Amino acid sequence: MAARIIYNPTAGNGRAVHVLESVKPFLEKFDVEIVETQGPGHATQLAQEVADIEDMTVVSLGGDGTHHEVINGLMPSGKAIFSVIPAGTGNDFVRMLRYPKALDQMVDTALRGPHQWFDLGHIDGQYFLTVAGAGFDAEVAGWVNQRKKQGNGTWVFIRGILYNAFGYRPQPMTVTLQEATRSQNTFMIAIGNTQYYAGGMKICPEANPHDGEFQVVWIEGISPWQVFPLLARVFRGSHVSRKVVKTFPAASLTLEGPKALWVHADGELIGHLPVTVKTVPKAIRVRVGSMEQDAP
Ligand SMILES: Nc1ncnc2c1ncn2[C@@H]1O[C@H](COP(=O)(O)OP(=O)(O)OP(=O)(O)O)[C@@H](O)[C@H]1O
Repeated sequence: MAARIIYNPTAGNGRAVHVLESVKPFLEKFDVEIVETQGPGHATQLAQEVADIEDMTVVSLGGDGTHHEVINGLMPSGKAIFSVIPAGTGNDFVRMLRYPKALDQMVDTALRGPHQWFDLGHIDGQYFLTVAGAGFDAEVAGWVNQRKKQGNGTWVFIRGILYNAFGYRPQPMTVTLQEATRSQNTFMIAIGNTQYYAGGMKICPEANPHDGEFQVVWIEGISPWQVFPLLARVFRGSHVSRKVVKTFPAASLTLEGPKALWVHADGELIGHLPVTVKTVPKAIRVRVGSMEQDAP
């Protein structure tokens, strides 16, 4: 069994460098090649090079942006098994994998844990692992990604939210689902293959990457003062019980709105509206900590 670790030294504002040093002693017993990304997009190319090798494990050592690039190198026909060593800012995909906390066991799981088929999303020619969407959260993603990230986890995203909440104006958006069309003034819309984004926000609490569907969470136009109480609920996933929040399952949908609005996927800005988003059921094999189907 062989593995390629695709390592983004800039992930987590440079934290990945320390993560790599910490895991190196545990890698010695494996047949592992470590390759370093040279810039944005390079992880896709490095993944493509080994995508067709049966039973090759391709480990993304970085954050969700690096994972996004790696899976886009493995898809659509890659045979390799995907896994991650989290070293980013948000690290939201790994929350779905039930990895052990101890570093040695985590590395072991990433390299030879059981594997399970995961659905992916497909949007505008790209695949995504976690959540895609448009509106306020895409604005925040752009703000966060443009600045040098300071600190890890949720805090940097909270700063982005605080900074953008008062300037952002809700926008008209239209969703088409199985030929039914609905429009409303929209704060944001999140299309979840998995539950979490922005460093632990449970935006799509019913999303399950094994059920062939997204959970769509559509938040109507709200005032800046309504943003913060709603945000407090997103950490627990209880925002979905509020009247301003609609949720529904969808395997495919089209999202339209002002063409200037950004769309994000896995927290990376990928283009503008309109977009068609589709699930790709059982698209990729991923190493997991255990074979349970439920989210942690
Ligand atoms: N060698 C490199 N130099 C500069 N940027 C790079 C390099 N390799 C990859 N990148 C870019 O780094 C960006 C950030 O990586 P990543 O998203 O993995 O980390 P993060 O933003 O800290 O974590 P998260 O997405 O979990 O919040 C990606 O958009 C990727 O294109």
